[in-house]
This record gives sequence, C-alpha cells and structure tokens, in this order.
Amino acid sequence: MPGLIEDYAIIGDLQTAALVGKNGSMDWLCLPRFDSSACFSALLGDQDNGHWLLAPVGAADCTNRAYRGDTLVLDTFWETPSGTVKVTDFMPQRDKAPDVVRIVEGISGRVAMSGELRLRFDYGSIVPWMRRTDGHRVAVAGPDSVWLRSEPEVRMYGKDFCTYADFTVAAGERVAFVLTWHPSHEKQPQRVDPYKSLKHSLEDWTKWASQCRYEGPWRDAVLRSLITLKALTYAPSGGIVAAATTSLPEEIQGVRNWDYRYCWLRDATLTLNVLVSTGFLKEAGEWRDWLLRAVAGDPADLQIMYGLTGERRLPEFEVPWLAGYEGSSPVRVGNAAVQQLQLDVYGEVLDSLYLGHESGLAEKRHAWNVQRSLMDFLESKWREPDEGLWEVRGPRRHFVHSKVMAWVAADRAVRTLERQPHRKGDPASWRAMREDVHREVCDKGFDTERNTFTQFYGSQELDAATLLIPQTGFLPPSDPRVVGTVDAVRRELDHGGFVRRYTLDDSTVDGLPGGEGAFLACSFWLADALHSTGRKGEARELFERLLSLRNDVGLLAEEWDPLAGRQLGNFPQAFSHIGLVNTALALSGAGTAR
Ligand SMILES: OC[C@H]1O[C@H](O[C@H]2O[C@H](CO)[C@@H](O)[C@H](O)[C@H]2O)[C@H](O)[C@@H](O)[C@@H]1O
Repeated sequence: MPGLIEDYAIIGDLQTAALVGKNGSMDWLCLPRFDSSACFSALLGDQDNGHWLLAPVGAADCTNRAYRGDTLVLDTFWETPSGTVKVTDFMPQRDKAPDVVRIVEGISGRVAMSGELRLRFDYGSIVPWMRRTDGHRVAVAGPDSVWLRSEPEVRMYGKDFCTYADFTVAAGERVAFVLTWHPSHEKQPQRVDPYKSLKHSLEDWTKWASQCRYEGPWRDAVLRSLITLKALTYAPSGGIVAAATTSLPEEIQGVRNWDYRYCWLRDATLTLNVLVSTGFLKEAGEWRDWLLRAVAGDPADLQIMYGLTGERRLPEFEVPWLAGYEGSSPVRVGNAAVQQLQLDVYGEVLDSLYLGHESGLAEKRHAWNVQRSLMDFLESKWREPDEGLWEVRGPRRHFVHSKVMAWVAADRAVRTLERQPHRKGDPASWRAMREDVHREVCDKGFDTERNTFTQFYGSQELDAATLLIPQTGFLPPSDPRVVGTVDAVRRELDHGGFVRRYTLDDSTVDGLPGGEGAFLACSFWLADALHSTGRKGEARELFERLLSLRNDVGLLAEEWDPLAGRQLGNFPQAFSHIGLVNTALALSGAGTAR
C-alpha cells in the first residue's frame, strides 16, 4: 500500500521527478521524462507495480527528514535501537542519462539495512529481464534499461523478480547506490560519481535559490515553493508541468483522477508570473520562449495544454492494470482536456507576456505578432461558451471567469499599444471589445439579489474563480460587487474553513460523479481577496492555516480533505505552490502591480 499523499517528498533533475515516502520507498518515477511511462508505479497500485525501498531492516516510517538547505537533496533519518542512519536521495543534474542516487550513511552505532528494487516498466506492467554486467544489475525490457550499482559493492541477489540488497552501515561508513536509465539499444551508460554529483547538486540548487528576491516573513515557505516550481520545469525546453504525477485522486475511491504531467498554458503562465515577481527572470524567459514556440501557427489551433516540448497530441487512455491510489480508478494517462476551448487562457497568456515586459524581460521580436493574432482570434470567439478554467466535462457554458479573462486579454493588448504606439494592432476594436465584455459580464454574470458574480450566465451557482476579479483589474477591490462576491464565495463555497472550486451538488456543471476536497489555489485566492478588500487580519489567519497544511517538507497537493485531514490530488502541484507564493507576496506588500 502506498503512503498518504503527504508522506511523499519530491526529488528530480529538471527532466523528471521521483516521489520518496517516509518509509524510504520510492513509489513513483517516470523515465526518462516527466511524461514517460513509470518504472515505479506503487503509488497507483502496490509494490508489485514497481518501487525501490531502502530503509533499516524492519523499520517503518523515518524519524525525521528534511531537504538540505535550499536544495532538492533529501535527507531521511531513522533512529533505530542499534543506531542512527541517514539516506540522502537526489537526482544529479543530467548529463546524458537520468540517474537516481541514494547514499546510505551511518551516523551512530550499526544499522542493518535492506534494499528492495522492483523495476516494472510501462506503468507497472512489464517485468524486465535482469542480468549482471560489469558490477551492475541490469534490467532490460523493450526500449528501457535500468542499471544499478553500489559503491562499495554490497551483497545483492535476485528473488521473485525483485533485487534485494542486505548490508550493514556503522557510524562514519557510507554506501552509495546509483540507478541509471538508458535506452536499451545503446552501450553501457557513463558512470556518475555519487559524491561529486551530490556536491554539484547542493551547489547548483543553493546558487539558484540565492537569486530569490523575496525577503518577507514567509521566506522559507516561499523558497520551498519556488524550488518545487523549478523542479516541475522541463529544462531542455523551458516547459513547466502542472504536477509530477497522474491520477492521484481528488476524492478517495472516486473517478476524478487526471494526468498532470503536461504543460498547461494557464498553470505555466501563472508560474511564470510568480518567477518574474521573485527575481527568476531566466526561467521566465525560457518559459516565454517555450510558449512562443508551442503556440506558433494558426491561432485557431491554440491548445490549452501541450507536451513538454510543445507536442500537441496527448490522447487520454485508462490503465486498467493499476488499481489506483487507494482504489481510486481509473488511472489515466494523457488528458482529453487538451481539445477543450478555454477562453481564459488567452487572457492568462497576454497578461503574462505583458507582465514579463513590464518586469524587464528582454523582448522577443515576434512575441507581439503572436499576441496580435491571439487577440484577433479571441475577438471572434469570446462570445462563445467554453469549458472554462475548471475544464468541465459537462456542456459548454458562458463562464464568468472565462469572459473576465477575455477582458484581461483585450485590456493588456490595449495597454501595450498605449505604451508602445508604434506597434501594429487595432486599438479601437480591442477597446470596443473590452467595453462589450465588461458590460455583458456585469449584466449577465452578476446576481443583483445576492450581490455576487455567479459561475456562468443565468446560473445561481458560485465559482471561486470570481475571487480573481479584483486581481485582474476588471473591478477595483473596493467595488461593492467584489466585496459581495468575496462574502458569498466565503459563505457558500466554504469547505472546512477552506474553499471549494464551485458548488458540488446534483446539478453540478462538471459532468462528473462524486465530490472533491477544498481546492488549495482557490483558498489562497480567498486570502488574496480578503487582503485586497481590507480584511487583512482574516487574510493572514487563512494564509497561516493554509501554510499548516503543507507536509513536513513543505509540499502541497492540489486539494485538502478537511474531514479526513489529508491532502488530495496530484502532487506536488504547481497551482497550489503558485497560490502560496502569490499570497505571501501580497500579504508582505511585495505583490506585482499590473
Ligand atoms: O475537473 C476536471 C478537470 O480536472 C483537471 O483540471 C484541473 O487541473 C488543471 C491542471 O492543474 C488546471 O489547469 C485546471 O484548472 C483544473 O481544473 C483535469 O486536467 C481535466 O482533464 C479535468 O477535466
């Protein structure tokens, strides 16, 4: 059985990531990329679907663990009756092949350790052939090969399609394991030196983190979220994945299990804004370049998400041989939302490029041409219903948030032309569109009786995305309609002191059975909205409660189950960490002015 979602910590090499449990078991790892098939899928099934345990013999959860300083190098400690041992897990920055390094170090006494490596390629379905070569144990099946060695060599043996390692470490002794993925048709991968790699990883992460400009009261939490966002970046292209996992459920035993190992324009532009606001202009520039490449072509073909290097086909299918996290099935790979119309994305992209420009991000020559063609397309589309930012699988609607973001797109395009009148564009027409959208939203998307914006035109339902209205500039925070909306969302979408995305009842718009937890990003948005509407104490109190939901190493999934008191959904999730950083900035008075 996998652990609780919050039992996991992430390590990664900016091309893929692994999740390691408190019990020392690596239960999720996709190789060679975030979106490749997993060779460890115990997270979505059981040990037979692949995992790598390294822990004291007979031990359960560790005594404590922490990332070392401002890095993604994880130290896990077990205090046992015979002594204390530390396992240091990390993935070195990639040369050619991805490596996972696990260094076992005796701290005191003598500790008997046990290793269990069950490699199962293709999401737990393929048991590879194992052989010994040149001091390695090598697993091969189809295109994949995985090489394992230890320094010094320890006793390893195979039994029941599992590789076991038995050894003892005394105080001051170290045993390093290096696991390397390699295309099976190529020759032996180059060896990495585990100790040199550790030194480089520590230096690289520390140097990267030192660029952070945020110095406010929540610096540790902010930095951990930024490191996590960086860990979700696919360095070769600059793409940013929404989370490291697929199918961690939004409801235990429910069907709301989705694959987040792709680049959403929405999630990634919001990540970009956070990076720009905290001083990481290099990553912001790389993502902007990824974006311009990904969306190049006919604006009618713009997708709401792409693969790591801009791939357009992400077909969704079910993986029936995996039982799902705590029985939550189906497990899905790919994401059918790729074909949806989500009008908000145009607003997010234009806002983010505008913000990047205002923050001093070097201009790209053809960036404005892309923005212009997106605007031309949006002008012809904004009156249509869409699936909205929540990617509903029910009928299309006139979602208020989508229209507000269409207003944002027009607003940022107009403002860019006002500042740079030499650029080509149609300011009169975009201004007219901006006014039309504003009028229509206030007319059709506002419930005058309840004094609140609604989820979609003509509905009685509420949507936490309307909390973003004051942030976008659509209406000022002091507007009574904004204040009314904040009150209504807080009252009607409350879930155990946090916030649901929208009402979940029989008439739910999303077309899906079952329920879900409180949505963490929305809960951060409520804190932002309370702060901007002058309720600073309440904003801070909510923010502190949200911080307390992070796991022991500062990580957040997508949702929180207030009844069970546990995290839900894909993990770690960019959206939640973006929310954390934005709220910390806003509450510290360091937010970004648009
Ligand atoms: O609720 C159904 C939808 O759930 C997923 O979408 C959510 O995750 C996205 C990535 O973080 C985010 O951009 C979106 O706002 C969320 O609603 C899922 O990816 C969809 O396929 C599904 O329809």
